Amino acid sequence: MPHKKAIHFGAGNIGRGFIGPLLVQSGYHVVFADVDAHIIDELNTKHSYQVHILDNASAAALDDGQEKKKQRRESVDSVSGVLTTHMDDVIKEFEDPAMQIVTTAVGPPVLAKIAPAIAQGLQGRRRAIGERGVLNVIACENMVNQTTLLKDLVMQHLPDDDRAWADAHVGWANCSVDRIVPPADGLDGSNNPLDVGVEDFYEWVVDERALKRDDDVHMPLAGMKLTQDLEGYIHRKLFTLNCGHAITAYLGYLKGYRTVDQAIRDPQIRDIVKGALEESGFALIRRHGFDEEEHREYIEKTLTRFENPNLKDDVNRVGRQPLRKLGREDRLLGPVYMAKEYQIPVSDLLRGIAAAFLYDIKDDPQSVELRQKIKDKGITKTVEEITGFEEGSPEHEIILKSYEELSKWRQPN
Ligand SMILES: NC(=O)c1ccc[n+]([C@@H]2O[C@H](COP(=O)([O-])OP(=O)(O)OC[C@H]3O[C@@H](n4cnc5c(N)ncnc54)[C@H](O)[C@@H]3O)[C@@H](O)[C@H]2O)c1
Ligand SMILES: O=P(O)(O)OC[C@@H](O)[C@@H](O)[C@H](O)[C@H](O)CO
Repeated sequence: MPHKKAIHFGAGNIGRGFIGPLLVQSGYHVVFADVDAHIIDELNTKHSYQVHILDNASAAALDDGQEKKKQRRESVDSVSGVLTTHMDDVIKEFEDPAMQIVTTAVGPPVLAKIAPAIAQGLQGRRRAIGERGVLNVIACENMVNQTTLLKDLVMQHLPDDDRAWADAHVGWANCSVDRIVPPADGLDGSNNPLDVGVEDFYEWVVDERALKRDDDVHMPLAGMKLTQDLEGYIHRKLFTLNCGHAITAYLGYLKGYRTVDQAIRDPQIRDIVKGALEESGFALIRRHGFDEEEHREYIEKTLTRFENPNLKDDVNRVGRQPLRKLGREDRLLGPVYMAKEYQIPVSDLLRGIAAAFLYDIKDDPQSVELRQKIKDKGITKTVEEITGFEEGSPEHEIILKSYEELSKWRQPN
């Protein structure tokens, strides 16, 4: 077993399909921490799984009826698991001097739930190894400053002296994390429930200034890029990939498409998504000084990634938790507010936002809450409350008008 260890909270799609493999490639033994007893059992029995790289097949190849599946596989060995409900096991991992990195991919709302476990782990580590070594925490969730949020949540569970110790010995680095990893479902030739299917593309960019270093800690890890200017990377990814993804999912849902690739091939949907990404692009270029041609290519590449038919990415995975996605700093309203600073028109982004208000999925609690709010308060007040755009403002008017128009797209269930 490698002498270096990492603990990753969340043995789900991005954990097993992206962060775990990069840590293993960098020479770490990865301990996955999760609430799912089945996955933890499998990890402790098999200690190995495969990542299936589901290459993109071009639209032209599909039209020609050519072979669309082109898969490559990578083995991920040296993995094990602990249940987050078994705190003694979690603490023991933190006490190990070989433990150097803590990563998460549990979903933003779950950070508050794992914070007490990380706090207890840090206390155990302080008792066990004192001033020796450093630990770096990198939360890999789709949001701005996710690790800062996790740090604040963890610190709330620590007394002053442990906080001071954590400030000295723990690095808390925000990051941007990008790889489309849908739930694995019917992967060719796989009989291991740990196997996962991913796109070939990935990007993991970490705030270099926040990392703690010593002689044993070597950064960047394999596949990781370090930057002194993280905000630009986070905004570019969240306001392009995730923005376009969410709009494709909400419009796709309205037209009755099951997957993202089906939805983005619909010319009406593609026009709105492309328009929205151009609008957010103008704002990003103004804010971060990106090169116009490079950003145009980034948008094109993003749309090509959505077209990957081998991922079979369900619109309801991508649309999940619409209230989170309608957060003021998140992928839909974030670019609108940024564009507003530079008087950039945003009618397609606002259409995408209108579609989010029509998303109606019974087993998504945030969708149910949103629809209930609309029922109780009416769409006018709900849009005002969630978006911050007052009734009568141009943004509010476009959202309401689009809401009416797009409601006609809705397919009967
Ligand atoms: N899948 C992607 O394409 C992708 C890409 C980039 C970033 N992300 C981000 O990664 C995060 C995870 O997404 P995902 O798609 O891997 O989700 P997922 O549902 O596949 O994985 C989440 C994992 O967290 C576990 N979990 C839930 N509650 C827990 C708890 N209290 N303690 C420990 N584990 C717990 C779940 O059992 C599950 O295994 C999200 O923030 C998402 O935005 C996802
Ligand atoms: O994970 P969410 O719910 O924030 O967003 C859904 C998808 O857009 C997201 O998971 C992407 O697949 C991912 O961000 C690609 O890097």
